[in-house]
Amino acid sequence: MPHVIVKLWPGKTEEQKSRLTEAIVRDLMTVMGSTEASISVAIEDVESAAWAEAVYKPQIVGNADKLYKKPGYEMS
Ligand SMILES: O=C(O)/C=C/C=C(\O)C(=O)O
Repeated sequence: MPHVIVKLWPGKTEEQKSRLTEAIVRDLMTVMGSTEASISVAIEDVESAAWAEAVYKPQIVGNADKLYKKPGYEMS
């Protein structure tokens, strides 16, 4: 039951979000063998000013052992 949450800065269009969702669903089906019905995807806008406290520190630094793609930036 894959559930994917994508966090982004605001400003993306609904078309971009829909296309990204379709690509995520397609790759989960191809790579993981998931059924379309088992997959859910959420996209959350996070203001850039809130990124360090809301995302970077708790979910990136705090989950470093679970990251399969580390960012190429650091924040304090
Ligand atoms: O390229 C950067 O410095 C940051 C990009 C961030 C986004 O595109 C995003 O979170 O949506």
